[in-house]
Amino acid sequence: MTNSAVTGTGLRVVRGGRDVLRGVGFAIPRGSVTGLLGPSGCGKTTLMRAVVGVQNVAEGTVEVLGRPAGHPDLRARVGYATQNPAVYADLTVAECLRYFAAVLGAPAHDVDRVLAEVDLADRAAQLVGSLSGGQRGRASLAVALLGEPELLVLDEPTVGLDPVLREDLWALFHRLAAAGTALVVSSHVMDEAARCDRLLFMREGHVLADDTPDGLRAKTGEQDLEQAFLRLARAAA
Ligand SMILES: Nc1ncnc2c1ncn2[C@@H]1O[C@H](COP(=O)(O)OP(=O)(O)OP(=O)(O)O)[C@@H](O)[C@H]1O
Repeated sequence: MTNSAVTGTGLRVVRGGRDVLRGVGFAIPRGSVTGLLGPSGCGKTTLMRAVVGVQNVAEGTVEVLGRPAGHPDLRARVGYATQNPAVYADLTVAECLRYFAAVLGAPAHDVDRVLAEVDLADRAAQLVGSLSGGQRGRASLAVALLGEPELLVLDEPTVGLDPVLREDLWALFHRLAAAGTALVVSSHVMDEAARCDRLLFMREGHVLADDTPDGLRAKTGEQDLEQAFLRLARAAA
């Protein structure tokens, strides 16, 4: 079995008549947290959509857990939390999670586990519509964790969270990775880069680098990963 949960090859995506992914190649290993970093609009969400199989692709391939992205066998094996929380405002948090657990074929007791993991156990009986933005984001993350998927694709999961919660979520991501899960986590905040095991640096539809934080420091001679990104971006310009 290959160590890559995801392999993208020559991936080109056109949106709104423009090339937004320009023939990118990348790998997302199992058992680690891969950070997808780059400025707003560089194509992070589009790449994630291609990985979960909801994006029309003009050229190239994406293989996920040994199947083409979007294959029906992958439905319960891949968790995806979109940037906009995908939860029902008129259900309570617990009702919403029980609904998605049933859809995914996850055991009902999984609801308590994921609520504890995102620190929302005390909100189980509250209507989703009355949660704060950050709490709603965590409820959406809890949905993605149901059924213990082998691959987790998380689009900006820490946006709007206070430092304590951000710390807790990164600890959760690393616990899941240690148990073998492949995680890909997008952010446009460079200070999250150092928390990742691997980094995919993106800019204008290209992958500038696919390496470990230390590998990128060595390659660029910059200790600070934001500076490393800027150096790579300038070299590519
Ligand atoms: N539905 C769409 N129709 C046309 N163009 C789109 C659509 N969605 C995104 N785009 C364009 O595709 C490009 C990549 O967008 P994408 O959402 O992948 O970027 P991103 O890196 O995730 O940005 P952000 O960090 O702001 O979320 C952008 O130029 C965007 O304007």
